[in-house]
Amino acid sequence: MREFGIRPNRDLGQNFLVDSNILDVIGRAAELTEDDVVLEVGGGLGVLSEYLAERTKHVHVVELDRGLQPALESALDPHPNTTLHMGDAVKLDLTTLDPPPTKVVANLPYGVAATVIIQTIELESVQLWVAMVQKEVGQRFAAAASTPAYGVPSVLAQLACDVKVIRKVPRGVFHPVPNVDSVLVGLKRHSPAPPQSLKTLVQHGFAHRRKALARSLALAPNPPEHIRDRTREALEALGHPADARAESLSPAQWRALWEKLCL
Ligand SMILES: C[S@@+](CC[C@H](N)C(=O)[O-])C[C@H]1O[C@@H](n2cnc3c(N)ncnc32)[C@H](O)[C@@H]1O
Repeated sequence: MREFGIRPNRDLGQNFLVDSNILDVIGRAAELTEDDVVLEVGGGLGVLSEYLAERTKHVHVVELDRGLQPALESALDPHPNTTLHMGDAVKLDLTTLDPPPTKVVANLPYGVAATVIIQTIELESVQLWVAMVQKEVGQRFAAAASTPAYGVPSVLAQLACDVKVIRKVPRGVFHPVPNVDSVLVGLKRHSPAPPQSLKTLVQHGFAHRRKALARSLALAPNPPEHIRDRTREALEALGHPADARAESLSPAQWRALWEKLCL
C-alpha cells in the first residue's frame, strides 16, 4: 500500500487480507484444483488473486477502484493465467467471461456481497462459492425457514445451492480492521438458478413479512387476478394454513407453491 500510495476506501469495503493463514483456509474450503476457473470479485491488492492463480487454471479478477489498478496489475503480471476486469461487478456482463468460471472465491466488498452471490447463481457454469462476507449476510444465506434471518437471499440461494457458514473469520486478518464480524460462507450448486417468475414470487411474498403471504402477493404491483384466493387455496392444497407467512415456507415449498400458481 505504501509503495503505491494507497489509502483504503471504507465506502468500497476495502478491508484487505493481511494474514496468509486465512488464504489456506479459503483454498481448502474452495477445494481448488488445476482445472478450476475462478471468479474473484474485488481483487484489491491481489493477495488472494495470486494465491488462486498459483493453484488453478484461470482467475478472472474484477475490481471497481481504478486507484488500485497499478498495484493489482503489478501483482497479476507474473500470472499469465489471470484476466483483470475493471468495473462494477454488479453491472459487468459476467456471462461472457472466457473461460467460463466454475467457482467464485472472494473476499467480497460488504456493500454488494449479497447481490454478487445472487447474481452469480445465474452463471450456470459456477458450481461452488466460497466467500468472505459480513456475519449477518452469511447467516441470512444459510438460514432455515421460520428463523429470524430467513428471507429472500436464503430462499433464492437455497433453491439452487446447499449453503453453510463454514467458519467465523477473526477481524485481525484484515487491514484496516473492520468494525463488523465476518464469516466464510460456502455454497454448492445442486440445481439450476430459479426462473425469474419464481424469484419474483419470493420477493413479493417477503415484501410484507408480517402479513399473510396471500395478502403480501395481493399487495404487489399489478397482481395477477384473484391471487389472494388462489394463493390461499394453493397453500391449503400443499398442507399449509391458508394464512401462512412467507417465512414459514422452505425453499422446496416455495417451488411447489410457484408450480401451483405459475405453471
Ligand atoms: C474486502 S476487499 C478485498 C480485497 C482483496 N481481495 C483482499 O482479499 O485483500 C473488497 C474489494 O472489492 C472492491 N469493490 C468494491 N465494490 C466493488 C464492486 N461493485 N465491483 C467490484 N469490486 C468492488 C474494493 O475496491 C476492494 O478492493
